[in-house]
Amino acid sequence: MTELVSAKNLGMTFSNRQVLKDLNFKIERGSMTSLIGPNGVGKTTLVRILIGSLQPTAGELTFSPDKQSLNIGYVPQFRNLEAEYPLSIRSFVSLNQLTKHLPWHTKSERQALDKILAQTHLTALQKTTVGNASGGEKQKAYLAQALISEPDLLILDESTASLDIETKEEVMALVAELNRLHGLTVIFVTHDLDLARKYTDQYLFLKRGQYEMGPMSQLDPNLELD
Ligand SMILES: Nc1ncnc2c1ncn2[C@@H]1O[C@H](COP(=O)(O)OP(=O)(O)OP(=O)(O)O)[C@@H](O)[C@H]1O
Repeated sequence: MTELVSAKNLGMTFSNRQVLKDLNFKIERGSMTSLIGPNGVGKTTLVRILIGSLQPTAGELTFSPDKQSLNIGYVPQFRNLEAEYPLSIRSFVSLNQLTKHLPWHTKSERQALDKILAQTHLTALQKTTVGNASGGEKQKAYLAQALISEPDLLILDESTASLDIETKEEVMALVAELNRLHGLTVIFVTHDLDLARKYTDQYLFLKRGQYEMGPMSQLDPNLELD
């Protein structure tokens, strides 16, 4: 496997509070990594550094082949859109498509949209308004919206947290399928160790001032996070 992201001595200090210290890790292309750790340890801070919305105060992140050509998709925490939200699932997913200067979609964009809707099992639901979709369908729509720009790396930030267990499993099974079929690289930020164990192959465990990374099989079976 080739390396996609590499952190060298990465650190983040806010005012005088050090949140991340001397992080060194590599994310390989095609891997599925759970980012775990107790509340307030710095998981979201690390995600913000990864997606480029925050500059680290120490060390560096390197991206392969380079930061400009690496496309990162981000699925935020589940947000329950209002029932009145007017867009259909199809239109909602296409909001992230590239050619924003045209008021209509090109043929290739329509084809890409059809493909993502099929991959996320939303084809039959594409005319449903997002506001009327179930929690799991909404979350799949967010996932499809992140996938439409063909990311090299997909970050799921507690994306399943407020869903019921069956829906969580459905979303994660879908992500795992995309990983298996298309080599999608995934970072799953979660407090749910059962899901992490079941669907991802390695973990990055942030502890206060320290961290641990390894294959999922080596994660302490008795670990409790909060
Ligand atoms: N912009 C900021 N300025 C100052 N402190 C910040 C800022 N962003 C985050 N912090 C602090 O950094 C620490 C880590 O926060 P972060 O949100 O990264 O933790 P987390 O592991 O994602 O927590 P949770 O699991 O509760 O979401 C917290 O103490 C938080 O208050």
